[in-house]
Amino acid sequence: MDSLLTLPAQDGSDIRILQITDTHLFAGKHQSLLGVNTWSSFDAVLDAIEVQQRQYDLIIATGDLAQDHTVEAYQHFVAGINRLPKPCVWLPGNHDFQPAMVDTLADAGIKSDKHVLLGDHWQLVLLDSQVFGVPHGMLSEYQLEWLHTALSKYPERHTLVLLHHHPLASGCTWLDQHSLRNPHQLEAVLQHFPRARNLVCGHIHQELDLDWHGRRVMASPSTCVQFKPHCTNFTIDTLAPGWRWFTLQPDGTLQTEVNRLQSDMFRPDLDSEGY
Ligand SMILES: Nc1ncnc2c1ncn2[C@@H]1O[C@@H]2COP(=O)(O)O[C@H]2[C@H]1O
Ligand SMILES: [Fe+2]
Repeated sequence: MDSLLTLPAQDGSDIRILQITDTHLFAGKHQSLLGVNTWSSFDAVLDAIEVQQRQYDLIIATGDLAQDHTVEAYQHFVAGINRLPKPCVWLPGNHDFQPAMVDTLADAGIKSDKHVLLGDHWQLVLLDSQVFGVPHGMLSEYQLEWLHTALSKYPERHTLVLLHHHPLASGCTWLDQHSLRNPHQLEAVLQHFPRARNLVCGHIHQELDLDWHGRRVMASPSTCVQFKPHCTNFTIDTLAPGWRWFTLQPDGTLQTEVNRLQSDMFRPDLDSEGY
């Protein structure tokens, strides 16, 4: 947890990051979540990213990488992500099984660092908000103290704080019961660090970009099934699988863009009532 990864800016001084989230892979490549084959949709997302030929420095994987707790599912994640030529860092989501996740990813050379210095001006901190066995999130005292310690070391750096669970209401009532339960404690740490202005989540399988106490919270589409914004009850969306790009500039400016597959070949089963 203390290890610190340092990456130079590859192309001038901007840092470019690719976010992949909520792949929900299974041991079997034929298996589906809500009617979407999650291995195939992940594979198609990777194909589309390769076609884009964009320059970037780092991949962030923001949890729910596996749906079924198996080593094989994490091996599929590794095989996919290793198609891309850049380092990847990750954090766990509510569905992940860390005993299988940690070793499988580390054995394949995927970095477990949770504090990343990017060029001369930026840093990432990756938090573990998982409460094993339940869908909602919580940051433990240990996580909160670690965050404070990490930010105290480099308070002058512009910072992306990454966690799986959304710390504010998303607008989907059914998903908001599964949000981060102690956002006030996260806010209490961040208020000491004015350059920790940007938070990035997964979990809600939809694009979101909102102000939270003067900070920016962004969430991103899953590489498999999408949830429809602003719904009271569980509702699947027909939008295609997606991913997100970030460009971080030396003065703290952040630019971001969500991309999705152009094809509609991953249509979910709209009659599903949950999982
Ligand atoms: N019908 C449902 N009602 C409420 N929560 C659900 C339903 N179906 C699934 N969920 C949970 O909501 C979570 C949202 O995203 P996750 O992929 O983390 O996992 C999901 C499930 O744990
Ligand atoms: Fe989740």
